[in-house]
Formats: sequence, structure tokens, C-alpha cells
Amino acid sequence: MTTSTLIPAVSRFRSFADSVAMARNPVPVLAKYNETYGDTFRFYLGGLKEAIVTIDPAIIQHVLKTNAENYQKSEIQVKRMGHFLGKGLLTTHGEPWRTQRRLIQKGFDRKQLDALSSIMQDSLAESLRDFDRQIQDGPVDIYPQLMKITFAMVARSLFGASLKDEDIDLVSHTICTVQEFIVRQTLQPYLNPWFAASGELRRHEEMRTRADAVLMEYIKKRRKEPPRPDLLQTLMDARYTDGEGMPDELILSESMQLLVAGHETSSNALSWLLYLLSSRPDCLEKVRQEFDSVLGEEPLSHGHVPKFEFATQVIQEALRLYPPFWMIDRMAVADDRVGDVAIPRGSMVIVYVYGAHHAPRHWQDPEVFDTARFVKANDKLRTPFTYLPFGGGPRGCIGGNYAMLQILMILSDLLRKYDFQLAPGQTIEARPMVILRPKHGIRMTFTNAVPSASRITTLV
Ligand code: HEM
Repeated sequence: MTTSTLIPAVSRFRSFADSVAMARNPVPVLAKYNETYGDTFRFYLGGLKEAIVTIDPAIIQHVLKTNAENYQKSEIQVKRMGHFLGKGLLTTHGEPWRTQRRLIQKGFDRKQLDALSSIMQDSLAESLRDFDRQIQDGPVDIYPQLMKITFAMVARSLFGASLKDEDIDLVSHTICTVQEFIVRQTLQPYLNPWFAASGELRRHEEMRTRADAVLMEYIKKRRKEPPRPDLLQTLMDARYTDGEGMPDELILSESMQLLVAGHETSSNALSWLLYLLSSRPDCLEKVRQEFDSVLGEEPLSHGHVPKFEFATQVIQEALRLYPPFWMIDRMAVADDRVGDVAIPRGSMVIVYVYGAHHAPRHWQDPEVFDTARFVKANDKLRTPFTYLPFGGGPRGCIGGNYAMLQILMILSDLLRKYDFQLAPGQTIEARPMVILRPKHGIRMTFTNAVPSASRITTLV
């Protein structure tokens, strides 16, 4: 098999002509291709690298699950991310990945999430003191604020409550800067020789080395300290079948990869969630009531999560409209076929998550925020592999349960403390980078919440 002739193709010329628009915002370009070429088509990324893009649930299921062995993480993750992040869950495949995944999974089981709940709460309380100061002077862009809150929470869940603020800031800044650089390397590959010649590549490598050194200090220190209930401890206590533990360098790169995968995703989901709730006072009130009735005055912990039926639906719908990972990329290891679609060896396959979540064929009025889509009774009606905020198959998100706990925890505290409103006169627009970010931020005004007993409620 040498060509995938059954898949319609966007010409190399058209792909190149669209590459600047694509770098600016791929969503309208891909929507136009979907309209013209159907659910699955080929195009040239940056006018250079051929990729198959799909929103077809049968192909998505095949690639992510049924024949997942044949679809490794693509070059973007393995080569470009691996260059900066070393080896770890995000950048390996095959047996080394399977072994690591099995060990790291323990860090996200129910017992561990119970234990992490209080570290997360303490981190949140500290972050909210700072947040409270920021909101006093008028509207704030919630995106960087929430990123700060979630990053500190994930970082402390990993490295423990004693992680210093200045170290959190340094690592967070490094990850954001390096991630943006990787996106530029990927979307405009023709600039790579320039990045190397101009010293830009080296500057980013040096940043990463500095952040590594800071985190390695914590690992070395922990080796001499008593055990703690955090993820670093899980990584240190993990044992391979031969009884050996993970070397410090691997603990460092796995931790860095968990920070990369976990820091911007939840803050992103929360930003879009608050944005959506700001125009739906009915849903907002219903979520508040649910928090009040489940929690009373208690802080939220992992044991409460299954009780938040409506809040979970609201989060699920926000993740449908604005999936933080708007696409998932893979590389075919060998020639393959799904029905009559041929996928040649070496093809890059892009599972276009945003497209699947907005396809009118699978979602009635897909642009409308409608929590009823996620009422339990409707679960069975949904076509599998049309809803993929956490991916799917063996490489689906390892931190999904942690993320739900984190989002609920932050949302419950914010909603119980504050009323909030979208600041007038702004354009809210999504910009797909690695993550689906709000292009111009989302500015909101926060005021102290009216106590729950005195709220007048109209529930849906
Ligand atoms: C709303 C929040 C989150 C969303 C939407 C999300 C989404 C995803 C998706 C779609 C994937 C699959 C990527 C692929 O197949 O290539 C993934 C993988 C992953 N996620 Fe998450 N994630 C979230 C939060 C987190 C958190 C909080 C952590 C860790 C603290 C985390 C750690 C990971 C890791 C390590 C992987 C790679 C797993 C592997 O390849 O075995 N994620 N995530």
C-alpha cells in the first residue's frame, strides 16, 4: 500500500496557502475542509507534512483503541516534546510506556486521590488569598489567574506542600514558554533552521535545564526525608518487577511531563466553564445549590465527587464545547485499513476532537450549551468516540479523575465565595494552540457572594 487514494485530499498548494490562516486559528480552516471533503481528509501541515484528519468515530475508535498498538504518539510529541521533556508518559511508547503507565497509575487511584485532597485544598486556600487581592482592583483575566491556581495545585500534589512559590513560578514560566516554542516549531516547520541559527532553540533548552535543576533539588532532598502523601512519593515508592525503583532522572522527567499535561488543561476547562456559566444564571444557581446541599460548610474532597450530578454535567458540556486538547495526533507504524479507508505506514493521523464535539451529525444544535446531553439516561444514546475530552483507549488521560476533583474543588470554592460577571466590551474567542485557549483572555468582575439563604432562585 503506497497511497491512501480513498481519502480525499486538500492539495499541497491549498494547504500551503492556508498555512498562515491555520497558524492563526485552525478551527475555521478545518471546518471548511470538513464541509468540502467530509469527515476524513488528507492535508499538508504547514504545506509540508502530510496528515490525515478525521472526525469519523469508527476511525477514531480504531486508531485510539482497537488497533492502538499501530498508532504511536506522533513526531510532535515524541521528537519535539521529547527534546525538551525527556522520556516519560507523554513521549514514549511500547513496553517502556506500558511499564511506566502501570506504575504511575497508582498515583491517581481512589486512595491516593483521597490522600491528595487535603494538599489540594491547602494549596487552593493559599492561592485564593492572592486571587482575592487581585480581584479588588476591578476586572481580571481569569485565564492566567486560574492557571496560577491549578499549576500550584498540581505542583504541590506532585512535590508536596513545601514547594516554594518562587520555584512554582519559575517552573510554570518555563513550561509555558517552552510549550509555545514547540507549537511554533510544529505549525511553521520551515522556521526550524532559523530557530537553531538564531540561538532561540538554545535559549529554550537552557530554560529547561534551569527548571530541571530546581526540581531535582526537591527529589534529592525527599530521598533523605520521611514519606509524604504526594505523587513524588508514589513515584519514589514504585517498583519494577525486578524490585528496582525509578532513577531520579526518570522521576524528574515523569514529574515534568505530569506538570505539562496537567497544568493548563484544568485551568482551561475552568475558564471556559466560568465563561459559560456567566451567561447561564439558571445553571449557575443550580450548581451552587448542589454544592450547598452536598457540602454544607465542609471542604470538598474526593469522596464527595460522585454526589455532584449536575455540576458534573455542566463540566462535561463545557469540555464538549471547549475541549482543552482540541486534537490528538498519532503516527501509523504499519499499513492499516479501517473499512474502506487505507492508512499507509508513516501517516500522521489527527483525531480532530473539537470537530467531533461540534459535528451536527452527532450533536443536535452543537453550538448550544445544553447540560441535558449528559444526563445519565442519555449516555447510551451517544455514539461512542464522538466525545473525547480525555482522549480514549489505553493512552487516554491518566489524570482525568484528578482533573474532575480539581475542577469541582476550585469551582465550589469560587462559587461559594464570589458572584462574577463578564466584563463588558470584550471579544471572547478560542485559539487552538497545544490547548484551546481564549485568544484575548476572559475578563471578569468578582464580588463577594450573596449568602445562599438570601438568593432568589429560579431553577431549570
Ligand atoms: C480537564 C483536564 C484534562 C484534560 C481535558 C486532559 C486531556 C487529556 C487527553 C485528551 C489525553 C490524551 C492525549 C493523547 O491521546 O495523545 C491526556 C493524556 C494525559 N494526561 Fe490529561 N487531561 C486533563 C488533566 C490532566 C491532569 C490533571 C493530569 C496530571 C496531573 C494529566 C495527565 C495526563 C498524562 C500524563 C497523559 C498521557 C497519558 C499517556 O500517554 O499514557 N491530565 N489528557
